[in-house]
This record gives sequence, structure tokens and C-alpha cells, in this order.
Amino acid sequence: MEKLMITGGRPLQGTVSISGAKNSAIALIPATILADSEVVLDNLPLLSDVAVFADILEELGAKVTREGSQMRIDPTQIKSIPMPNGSVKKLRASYYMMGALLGKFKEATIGLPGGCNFEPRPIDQHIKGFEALGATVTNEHGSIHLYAKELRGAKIYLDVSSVGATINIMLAASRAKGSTIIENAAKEPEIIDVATLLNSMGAVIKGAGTETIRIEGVSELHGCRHSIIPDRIQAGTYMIAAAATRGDVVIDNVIPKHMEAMTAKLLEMGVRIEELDESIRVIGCSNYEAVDVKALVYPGFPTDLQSPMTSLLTQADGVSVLSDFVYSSRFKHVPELVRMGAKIRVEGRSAIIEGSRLNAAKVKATDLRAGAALVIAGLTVEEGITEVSGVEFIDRGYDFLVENFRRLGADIWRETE
Ligand SMILES: CC(=O)N[C@H]1[C@@H](OP(=O)(O)OP(=O)(O)OC[C@H]2O[C@@H](n3ccc(=O)[nH]c3=O)[C@H](O)[C@@H]2O)O[C@H](CO)[C@@H](O)[C@@H]1O
Ligand SMILES: C=C(OP(=O)(O)O)C(=O)O
Repeated sequence: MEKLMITGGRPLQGTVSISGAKNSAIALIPATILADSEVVLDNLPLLSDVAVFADILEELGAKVTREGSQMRIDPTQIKSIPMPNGSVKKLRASYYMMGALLGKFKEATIGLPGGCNFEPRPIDQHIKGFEALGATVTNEHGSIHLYAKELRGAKIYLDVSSVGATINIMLAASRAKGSTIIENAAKEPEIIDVATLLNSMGAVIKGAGTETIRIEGVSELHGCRHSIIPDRIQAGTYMIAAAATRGDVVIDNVIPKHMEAMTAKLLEMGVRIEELDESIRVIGCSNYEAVDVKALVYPGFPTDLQSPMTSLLTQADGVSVLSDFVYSSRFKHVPELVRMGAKIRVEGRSAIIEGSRLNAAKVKATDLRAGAALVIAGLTVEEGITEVSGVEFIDRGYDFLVENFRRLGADIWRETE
């Protein structure tokens, strides 16, 4: 096990380049199962979740070769073997194996997903979608078994606009007979990315990025080459870190449109922002206004940036209220920040944050974004060494985190626990 050691108090300066989006990558890799020839994915992030997914596909019989940020996947030998345990338990997005295998083989057995369990994360909307397409879904000893004699297009209204359910239904419906309409679909940019890949593979998907997605099923899908969109959550994390350390950082290889909710909040706090075509410059200052933030589905403020934002709001003057309307109790970072001297209390789905100076402490990341929040908090501390354990969670979503922060002037390093 490793931990991160941070001597903070240095304003971050320079340029950081953002890699491909985790939440796209881990949907695109299983999507390639549906193809009947090689798919090449470019701009892949070097994350533990991506490595685990490559292992899962290899276990099923795919040939996976990786060179830097490119992955070539030859799915021609894949079989739908039951995967009740093992790698699928290591990550949340293993649920995409259900949609992909059901679409291709009409049958799958997959263990319930693992990943960051900051609160119960049901998959009832995924199941509802598969059943609407004609599958029988049973839960046997913690594994989901799916079977369909034939998949038929259907109209599916999602009770919550779930990212995972929207993508999973797109995967299965791409190979169903007839038309599927998803209403109240999630609109996150990663959904457009998955639809773009599937369409390049020969699928017929319209409306991705809106609340109504139409899918005309096709009988086969072929290989293609696809470049993954930049990771808006990594980008937002570095924007927050730049502001929190009162630094001056250019965040490169981003789509500024994807960052609007983040940018708007930073501007409201008094942070200076300069936008170019594919980069955003964040210039911090000595005093920030307290603001209220509501984490919502896209294009609202992302729940995945809620924890890092909590750390920044400890640096504002006055009281901020940060509410999460996607995950009501995603506050495992709060007790750890309190150990660092933060004045935060949680009331219902909100964190009430009073500006305060943070001090060095030994803290523990219990999920990915809680980890990012603790690193940002550590970067603001002027005396002593902050120790963040639970690095394996952080490695799920941030490649080259230490290298990137060091290049920006931070004093941060890994140590074995
Ligand atoms: C791999 C991936 O892309 N992960 C992201 C994805 O997770 P994930 O796809 O798991 O999140 P969802 O969009 O499905 O969840 C949104 C909300 O819907 C609820 N819900 C979801 C599905 C369901 O069947 N029933 C149900 O009630 C959840 O409990 C949550 O309150 O979107 C989340 C919300 O933007 C992000 O935090 C995650 O980083
Ligand atoms: C919660 C997250 O990811 P996952 O859904 O993969 O656990 C995240 O990226 O913040």
C-alpha cells in the first residue's frame, strides 16, 4: 500500500495536460465487445480502472494490446463466460459488461459491481432497461444473470437520468431488433462519446446528449478507430487545485464547454479565468467569496467535483453551502478534512463550510474524489507534512497525479506504507 506525502503552501504554476476521460474509457472498452473486428481507442488514460477492464476483456478471450495512450482490442474470439467474481468486483463500471454481452450474445452472468461505494448505488434502472428490451434478469448469489431469446426495441423512461443505465441500454439496444427510445436519458458528455464510438462501429444512435435518445438496432457492428474526449473531472480537479493554492495554471487539452458549471463557480468566488479553444487558465488570488454549490446532473455542477470543491471552499471567506442532489450522502471526505482543521458540518445532503486555515494531518481517502479533495487540502497547508493514505482509490481516476503536481511546483511524493 502507498500513501501520498505533501508539503503544501506553494502556489501551483505552469501547464498541465489532461488525459482521456475515465468515465468514457471504461464504457468504450466494453462497447468494443459488440464489434466483429479490431477497435482502436486513442487518448486512453493510464488508470487502474482501465487496466482492470483490459484484464476483463482478455479473460473473455479478446486480444488487447496497449502502447502508451492507445489500446487495440480484437474482440473476435470473445465468449460470454460467466464472471461472478474477480476483476468485475474491482470496479463500478463492470456493469457495462451486462449491456455489451447481452447485446452481442443475448446472455451474460456478471457479479455485482464494486468500485467506490460512498453510498448505496442501485442498478434498478439498468435492469428495467434490459427487461424492457426482452431480457430475463435474475440475481443469483450476488451475480446478475441476463438472458434473452431475442432483444426487441422498446420505449424506456428512466426514473432517474442515470449515466450508467443510459449507456448500458444504448449498448444492448444497438443490437436489438427495431427501435429503442430512451426518455429522461442522462446528458453527460461521456454518453455522447459512447454514442460516437457505437455509430462509428455502424450503430444508428441519434439524440445522445439530449434527454431523448433513439437507437435503431442493427444486426452487426464493425471495428473502427476512436479518440476519447478529455477528462472533465480531472480538468476540474486541477482548476480547483490552482485556485486553492492561489496559483496560476493553464489546464490544457480540455473542452471548455464541458467545464462551464465549474468555471462559473470559480468566477463567482473571485478566481480569474481565461478560456482558449482547448485550454483554460486559472489565476488564483488572496481572497475568495463564499458561494453555494449544487451538484446536479450535467450540465449542472458535477457530483464528482463536489468533494474537491469542498476543499477549495475551506479557503473562502465566510460560509458556503455545498449540496449534492445526485448522491445525498457523498461526504466521506468531510471527517478527514475536519481532522485537518476544516470547519464543516453535514446537514442532510449539504455540507456547511466555514472558511478556515487547514493544518497537516494523517488522513485517509476512502473513495476516489475524497482522495482528490484531501490532496488539494494538503496542497494548501503551509506547515508540516500531510499524509494521504488510500492512494489506490486516487489511482482509479488520476494518472500521473504526482508527476503533474510536481511539474506545477508542488512538493508531493509517494511512500510505501
Ligand atoms: C463509471 C461512471 O461513469 N461513473 C459515473 C456515473 O456513475 P453511475 O452511472 O453509477 O451513476 P448514475 O448516473 O447511474 O447515478 C445517478 C443517480 O441515480 C441513482 N440511480 C442510478 C442507477 C439506477 O439504476 N438507479 C438509481 O437510483 C444513483 O443512486 C444516483 O443517485 O455517473 C455518476 C453521476 O454523474 C458519477 O458520479 C460517476 O463518476
Ligand atoms: C464515482 C466515480 O466513479 P465510479 O462510478 O467508477 O465509482 C468517480 O469517478 O468519481
